[in-house]
Amino acid sequence: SLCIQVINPNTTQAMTETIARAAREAASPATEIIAVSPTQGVPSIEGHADEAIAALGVLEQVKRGREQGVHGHVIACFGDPGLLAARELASGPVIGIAEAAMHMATMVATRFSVVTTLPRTLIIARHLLQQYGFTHHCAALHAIDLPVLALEDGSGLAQEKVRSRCLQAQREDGCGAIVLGCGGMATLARDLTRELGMPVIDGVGAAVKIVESLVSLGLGTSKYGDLAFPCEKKITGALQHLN
Ligand SMILES: O=C(O)C[C@H]1NC(=O)NC1=O
Repeated sequence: SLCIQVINPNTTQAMTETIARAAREAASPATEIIAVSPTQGVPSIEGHADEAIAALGVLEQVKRGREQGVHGHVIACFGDPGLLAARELASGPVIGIAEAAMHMATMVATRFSVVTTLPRTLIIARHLLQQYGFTHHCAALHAIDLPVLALEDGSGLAQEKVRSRCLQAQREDGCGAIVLGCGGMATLARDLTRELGMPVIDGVGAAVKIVESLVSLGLGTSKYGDLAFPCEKKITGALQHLN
């Protein structure tokens, strides 16, 4: 049976558990989900510097997962931090939740909107739209203007803000689908899809299904060309665990 490593790139255990729930709900019965987060790093990822730090944790976990023999990896942060670097280290597929959700949104709607957390991270989503070729599929990008960890404070305020932002996007954007722009929003997708009567897509579940599909088709990360394993060299100092 399949084993998929789902990496929460931030170090907040409660969010790792939220992400794990969404991953296990989407996974097929025969698929084992191993949910992990970096041993060191940032408690939430809310900008470019946080992403740079988190990327090193992603590499550490992808290396560990490969050594444990997992069949594929999910990067469960909406910035897809370290995605191509992780693909160089990996044998199996490595799928980011932003690319997974965006790809699926383009298959069920002509245009989609994104709802994420802090306004300052919207540029990261814009960069991903450009990188993946989806700029013209995205009707609008929204932020609930709350920090990522508000999703784990138990008040329900962030969840209510996500819901009202999705309703506003549905009314105003001319979009046919909505992409949830944070790993911590993953468990909200099913209820919002039902309430709005339109696809509200969680990238964690989307990425798990894409990894399952790729592996079942015998497809792993291409090791031919620029995603081949990194050139041999000695990594020194505090990062030597990455050797
Ligand atoms: O950029 C964001 O708002 C979401 C992103 N940050 C994080 O710690 N996990 C995430 O999915």
